[in-house]
Amino acid sequence: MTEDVAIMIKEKTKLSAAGVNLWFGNKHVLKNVGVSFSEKKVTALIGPSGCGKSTLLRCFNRMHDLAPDVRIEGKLALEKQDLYDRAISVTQVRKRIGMVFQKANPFPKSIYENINYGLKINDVPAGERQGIIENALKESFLWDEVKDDLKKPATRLSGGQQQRLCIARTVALRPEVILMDEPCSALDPISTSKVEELIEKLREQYTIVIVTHNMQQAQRVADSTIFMYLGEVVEAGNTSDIFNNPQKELTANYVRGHFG
Ligand SMILES: Nc1ncnc2c1ncn2[C@@H]1O[C@H](COP(=O)(O)OP(=O)(O)OP(=O)(O)O)[C@@H](O)[C@H]1O
Repeated sequence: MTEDVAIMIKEKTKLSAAGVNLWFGNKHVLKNVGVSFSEKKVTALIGPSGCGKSTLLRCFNRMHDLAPDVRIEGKLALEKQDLYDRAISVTQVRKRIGMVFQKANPFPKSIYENINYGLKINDVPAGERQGIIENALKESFLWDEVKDDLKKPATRLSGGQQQRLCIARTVALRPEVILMDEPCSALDPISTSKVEELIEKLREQYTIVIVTHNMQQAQRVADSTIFMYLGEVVEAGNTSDIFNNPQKELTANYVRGHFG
């Protein structure tokens, strides 16, 4: 593709936050956060521990709804859909916006049931489930390792396989967005590279937001990067600019490892 054509194709915003403030009790954790995530791109959220990355990520699939002491202001949207509109249920939000956590959290059930469960509660007809489960395992690069053993308890898989199963469970529901909260932090380097390879493949179909402390990982997997500090967005841009040519001194100090 020539450069001119590339410039003409404008990226579409899939997910966004505007003027978002969040308090846990009196503690002001997100401060006027405005971010947007482009469709079918990978965006990394980086910043020192406690700056609010996970809190922001969790806002997008309504993970704070049941917490007693949380107040959220501002707008979070999936395209034009306000994610906090009364007309949309948490289940509907989570079907469209899936989430993968730091520690793989398979249900204490078989590999098959781990994926089947989400399909059941989302009313996917029984006759379609087997094919969807097989596809999800293939899409998550796990099929070859588990195809003869689908009845095995998921908890007997290795940590890396469990994480890929959790990704399979998420993609089985065909979400539009996948949120990943430090998905590799508990994994060894080989499992990490498998998950990164998988992200590389998933980006063709999904909008992905990944929280990571691993600066090399952000540079390997993310098209764009957002740097947060003390609950605020300091700088957002394409990943190579954030790492090689940051506009703010704070960003430069963080990506060069001077703090964090
Ligand atoms: N449920 C909660 N109740 C009270 N405070 C909370 C709660 N969850 C998070 N916090 C606080 O909110 C701030 C942001 O936390 P958050 O987990 O979002 O940061 P983070 O950038 O993801 O950190 P890390 O990289 O260490 O995971 C922290 O000060 C944390 O202590």
